[in-house]
Amino acid sequence: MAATLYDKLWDAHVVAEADGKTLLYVDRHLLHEVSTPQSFASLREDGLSVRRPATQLAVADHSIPTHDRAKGISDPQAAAQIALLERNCGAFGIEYMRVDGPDHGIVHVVGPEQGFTLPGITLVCGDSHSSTHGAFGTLAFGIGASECGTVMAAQCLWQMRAKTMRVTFPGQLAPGVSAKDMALALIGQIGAAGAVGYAIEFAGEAVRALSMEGRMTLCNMAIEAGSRTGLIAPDETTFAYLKGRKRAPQGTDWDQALAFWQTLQSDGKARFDCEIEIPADEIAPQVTFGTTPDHVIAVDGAVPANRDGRLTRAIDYMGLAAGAPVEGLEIDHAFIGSCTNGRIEDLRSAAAVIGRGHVHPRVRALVVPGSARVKQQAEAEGLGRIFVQAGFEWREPGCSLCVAMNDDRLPPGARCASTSNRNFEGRQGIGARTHLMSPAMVAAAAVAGRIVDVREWPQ
Ligand SMILES: CC(C)[C@H](C(=O)O)[C@@H](O)C(=O)O
Ligand code: SF4
Repeated sequence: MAATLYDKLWDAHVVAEADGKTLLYVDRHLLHEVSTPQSFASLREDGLSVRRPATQLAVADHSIPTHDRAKGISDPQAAAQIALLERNCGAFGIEYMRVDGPDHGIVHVVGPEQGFTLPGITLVCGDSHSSTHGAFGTLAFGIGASECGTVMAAQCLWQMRAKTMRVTFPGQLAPGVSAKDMALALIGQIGAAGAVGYAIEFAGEAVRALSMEGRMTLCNMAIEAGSRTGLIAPDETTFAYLKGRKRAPQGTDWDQALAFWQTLQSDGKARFDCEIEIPADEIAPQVTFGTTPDHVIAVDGAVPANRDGRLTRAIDYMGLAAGAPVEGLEIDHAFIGSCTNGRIEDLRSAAAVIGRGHVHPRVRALVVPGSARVKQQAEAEGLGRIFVQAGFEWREPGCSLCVAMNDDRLPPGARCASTSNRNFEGRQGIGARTHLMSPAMVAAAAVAGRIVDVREWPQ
C-alpha cells in the first residue's frame, strides 16, 4: 500500500504494539541541561545504566551566558545546572560537548552540524523544537524529562501514531521572503493548535528550493503550529549537507546509507489525513503582533479587530491597538539567533540587509550565532565584522534572548524584533514585547529603528 514518509519512518521503528500505542525504537537522543537533571536522577534511583551511550549526545545551551565566558558563569543556579549535566554525562558514559569547545552550540543547531541527525532515523530530545531535525527526513520529536530517562535506559518509548498532514508550497518565494515567513504564514492560516495530533510533511517547489538551513527553520516551527513532527523528504540538498560531517557515515557506509536515504519519500499515491496548500509567491514578510505565533500578519497588514478576550489581552500586552499597522512600529531591541534562525544562512541574510548601515541609536541589537562553528564561519566570511561595525553585539552561541534563561533579558515594556520562534508573554523578560520575523526583517528593523518591509529596503 502507498505510504507517506511519516508512515515509512514509523513502521521501520515499531518494536511492539499494545492498547493503541506503539513501542518505538529510538536511534538517537540529544540532551541539554534543562530537561535532563530529573532523568539522570531517576536512572540513579532505579539503579539503571544507559543502554547505548554512543547514541546519546549532550550540550548545554539554554542557561549559559553568551558574553564574557572566560569570567565563568555568574548565576549560581545556571552554573550548577551546567556542571551537573557534565558530571551526569561523565558518570553515565555520554559524550558531552563542552561549552568552550569547537562543537558547542544550541542542541538543534549542533545535532545536524555534527551529522548526528540523519535521514531515516528516530531522534528525540527533551525539547519541543526537536521537530527541527525532521528537515533531514528524520522522525524527530520533543519528549518530556521522564521520557528522557526512559530513552536512556530502554532505547524505546511508548508513542501514539500521529495523523498525517501535507503542507505544500507551490511556486517560488519572492525576494526578501524566507523559510521563516513560510512557517509564520502557515501558522497564521491554521492557528497555533492547527496541527495538533498531526505530523506535518512539507512539500512543493518552494520547499525543494530551500537550503538545509531554511528547511530546518520551517521544521523548527512545526511545533508552533501544534505538530510535534515536521518532515521534509531528503534529497540532493540533504545529502550534500551531510557528506563529510563528523558523525555522518563515511566510505562504503555512506554509499549504503545513501541508497537507503533515496527511498525516503512519500509514495506518489500516498494519502494524507489533511492537505494544505499555500502558494509561495503569495507570501509576504510576516510579523507577529500578539503573544502566540499565530497572532501574525503580513508586514503591510494591520492588527486585527478584537475577536475575543485572549486577543484583546495580547494586543494590550503588546501596547498596540486594533487596526494599527505594524510597519513603522518603533523597536528598541533586536535579536538575531536561536535554533530557528541562528545558522550561517540566517546571518548572511541579515548581514546582506545591513550593508553599510548602522544600528539605530535607540536600539540595542544582539547577534547570537547558533553554534561555535556558525560563529567561526561567519567570522571567516567577514560577517562578524559587518555586525560589529554596524553596532550589533556579537555574542557567543546559546539560546540567549530566545528564552531569557540566562542573563540576556529585556526590561518590561521593551519592544523587540526577534528571529526566535515564541512571542509568549514574558518570553524575553517580564513585560517584554516580542515581534517574530525573519533575520532579514530583524536586521532592517535594527537599522531603521522601526519595523520596515524588507522588500522595500533600503528606502
Ligand atoms: C527549556 C526547553 C525544555 C524548552 C522547550 O521544550 O522547547 C525551550 O527550549 C523552549 O524553546 O521553550
Ligand atoms: S533556541 Fe530557543 S527554541 Fe531553541 S532550544 Fe533554545 S530556547 Fe528552545
